[in-house]
Order: sequence, then structure tokens, then C-alpha cells
Amino acid sequence: MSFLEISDLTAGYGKATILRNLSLSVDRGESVGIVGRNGAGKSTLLLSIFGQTRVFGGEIRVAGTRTDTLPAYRAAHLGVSFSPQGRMVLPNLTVQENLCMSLATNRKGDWTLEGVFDLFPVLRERARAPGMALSGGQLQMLAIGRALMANPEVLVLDEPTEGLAPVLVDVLTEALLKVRASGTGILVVEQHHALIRAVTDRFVVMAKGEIRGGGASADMAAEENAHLFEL
Ligand SMILES: Nc1ncnc2c1ncn2[C@@H]1O[C@H](COP(=O)(O)OP(=O)(O)OP(=O)(O)O)[C@@H](O)[C@H]1O
Repeated sequence: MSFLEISDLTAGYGKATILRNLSLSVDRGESVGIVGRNGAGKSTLLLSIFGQTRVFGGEIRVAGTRTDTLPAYRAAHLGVSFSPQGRMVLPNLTVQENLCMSLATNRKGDWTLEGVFDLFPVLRERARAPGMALSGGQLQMLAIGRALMANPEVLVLDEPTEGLAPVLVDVLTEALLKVRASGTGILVVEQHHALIRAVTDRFVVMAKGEIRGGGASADMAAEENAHLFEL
């Protein structure tokens, strides 16, 4: 069994089924990208790992323990941490306080406050600024930094480049390359295929709540994969 194992998952919200019989696994230290059109169910899949959807069938296990039925912090304790779409930074806490929230997981590893500040030096400069004072790019760095502070085996990211200028997309790509090189795995939903190609080993394409296919990220633009991206 892989470190993160999504098996035959059917899930949604209320009475609505969004994901259908979906299976995906991510090993420790592996990097996987998820692409697909708006509404394909990508965020729903990530939220399911953290117990935030209604599961109708199948299951998700992290290090062998079911997480789809547990509160989100339990998944973080087990070694997957989340940088959500919209970033969810606490506006009245400082940058440093937001980062230190993840210490509650009590997971030891290389990602310390200093490690995160080295990855994103602007967060060191703004350590005492409240979350509400940050720019969009800084908020994204803080959300990623906070997730890293939990020292995950797999860092889960939902559209990290959403709303960011191209220069900041490059900064984030560089940072995620360093995260990957450190041995931390990455599961990332992202519209920028260039980022997926740069920082992941393989990709999957989602459509209508299912995985339509996938392959090696280096081959994403290859002719043989073109059909995966057709309507
Ligand atoms: N809280 C919710 N309650 C009910 N339906 C929801 C909820 N959140 C999302 N949905 C629906 O689930 C479907 C999949 O949405 P989801 O956000 O997972 O897609 P996505 O692939 O991440 O798209 P996007 O790129 O737009 O975020 C959509 O039809 C959406 O309207």
C-alpha cells in the first residue's frame, strides 16, 4: 500500500455525488500533479483526504489509517498537510503565528521556522506583520510555509498560483523544486501545466469526477497525451 492511498472513492456534498470510483496513490517523497477543467472535482478530491466531503463509497488511507472520516488535523498528524485554495491564512495572527500553528502536529523534521524563512525570505522580513497585511503572493507563500511546518511526507496544494503574476509563479516553482529536492512529496492541483511539468514526476487528468488518464509529467505535452486534454 502507498503512503497516500485513495481507493475507489465516491464522494460529494450533501446528496450530490462529485467523485466517482476514483483511485489514486502517492508514495512517500513522490510528486504528482492533478489537472482538469473547472468543476472536474479536483478540489473535492483534495478536500476528501482531509475529511471535508461526504464519502458514499471507497476510502482514503494515509500511512494505513483512514482519513476521509476524520477531522483535517488527523491527516496532518499522519503526514499529509494542506495548503488550500483561497489560502485560509488567519488574518489577525502574524506571519510567524500562522506558521507556528502547524507545530501542533508535533511532527519533527527539517521544516522549521528557519527552514521556511530560508525558502521564502520575504516571510522572515514580514514575520511580525498580520496575515491581513500580506499581498497575494505572500499569502500563498505563508500557506505553503504553514503546511510545510507540519513536516509532511506529502504536501497537498490546491491551485497555488491562482491569481499570481507570472514572476511569482516562477518564484513558487523554484520553491516547490526545493521542497521536492528535500524529499517531501507533493500532490498539487494546478492550471499551469508548466509548473506541473517542472515539479512533479507524473500527472493525472480529471474530468467529471473521474481520472481520465495520466503519465510522466515530462511527457505531458506529447502527442500521445493530447487526447487526455480534449473536451
Ligand atoms: N461545498 C459544496 N457544496 C456543493 N457542491 C460543491 C461544493 N463545492 C464544490 N461543489 C461542486 O462540486 C463540483 C466540483 O467542484 P471542485 O471545486 O471540486 O472542482 P475543481 O476541479 O476543483 O474546479 P475549480 O478549478 O473550479 O476549483 C462543482 O460542480 C462544484 O459546483
